[in-house]
Amino acid sequence: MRELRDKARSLLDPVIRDFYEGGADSETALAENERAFARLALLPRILAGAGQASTAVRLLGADLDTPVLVAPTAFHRLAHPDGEVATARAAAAAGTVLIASMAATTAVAEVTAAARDVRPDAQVWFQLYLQPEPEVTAELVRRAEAAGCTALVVTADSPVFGRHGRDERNGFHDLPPGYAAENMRDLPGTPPGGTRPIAMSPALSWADLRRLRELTRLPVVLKGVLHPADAARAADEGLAAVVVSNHGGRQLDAAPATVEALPAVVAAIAGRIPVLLDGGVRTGSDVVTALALGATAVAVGRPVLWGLAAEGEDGVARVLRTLREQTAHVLTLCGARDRADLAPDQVVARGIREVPAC
Ligand SMILES: Cc1cc2nc3c(=O)[nH]c(=O)nc-3n(C[C@H](O)[C@H](O)[C@H](O)COP(=O)(O)O)c2cc1C
Ligand SMILES: CC(C)CC(=O)C(=O)O
Repeated sequence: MRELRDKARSLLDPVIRDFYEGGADSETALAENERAFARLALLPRILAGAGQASTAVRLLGADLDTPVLVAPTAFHRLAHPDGEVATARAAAAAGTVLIASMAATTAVAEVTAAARDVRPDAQVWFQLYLQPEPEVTAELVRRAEAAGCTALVVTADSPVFGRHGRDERNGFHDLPPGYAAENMRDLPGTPPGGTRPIAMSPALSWADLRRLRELTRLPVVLKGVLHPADAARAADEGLAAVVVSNHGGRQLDAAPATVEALPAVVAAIAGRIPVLLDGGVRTGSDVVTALALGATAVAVGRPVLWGLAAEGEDGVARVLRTLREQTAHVLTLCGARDRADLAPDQVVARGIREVPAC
């Protein structure tokens, strides 16, 4: 992973590299996502007789080969000319879900076609920001459905754009000439062939989410959940899953590390719907830590961009393969056959522990 990251860093235009790597404000949340995993250790169970580990997971009715999904990230063609098509092919081959970003540089129909070309049952979910104009959101949903996406992922942690100091310093505010957010083309209100900018709105509420659900039969996943009360509400409202996420540290810089927010969300959901997590997942140990704390699966953002920038489709495939292999290895070392054999008491803070009463 480090090798791919370093290769990506050396190949990418520094302005694009900063866009991918950067976080909001002081980049505290960005750094804490990784640091929080580093502060945790796994207590293995021994002599468990668990046998060969399995990374397979069933999620929203689909069987996946790995619990590591591809988080939605914008503008893949800035990383590699094959862009989202390469990512989609690699995710499908890895037997995982690609959450395709609304801010993709490839239209969602082309992304799903690329995934299905590799694997007819490939799972592509469509991430969207609810747009202030209902007819724009409705058209995006219609396109995602027509493209064969199997879930919608609403990102709810962005009532406004995050403040990204690196982009401000670099003057990176728009896509370079020759690139466009293709899902935003020919929407209501755009001139023929034109695109419209993605809007963020602080006026959005649970009522808007309910209206979205009336538009579609697709399961709706809520991304950007950190407060347990919001997690409980998501389950009450009938959402299909939540993603514990602070947007990779790109929105609220004072947000907690996601792995630290996870246990309270898991408790609030109480097994009603799957809980996913993204932010700072870099190794199989991170994956197993999140699973032990109650996540059904995790997603990775920047690692996929590193793989894509370094080696295109092969690089993304390598990132996903490495994480799956490491996850299986760590499960085995923890005495677990799969996620169901893990328990939260196997995750401990580093440092000397009090002697527990046995
Ligand atoms: C360059 C970049 C672009 C992103 N674009 C989106 C996006 O379009 N939609 C979205 O919901 N999240 C977006 N995210 C957030 C990711 O989905 C995810 O929450 C985050 O990257 C996870 O953290 P990680 O990068 O540490 O794995 C983006 C993140 C990055 C780094
Ligand atoms: C185009 C942006 C809205 C994509 C995004 O969510 C991000 O860069 O974090």
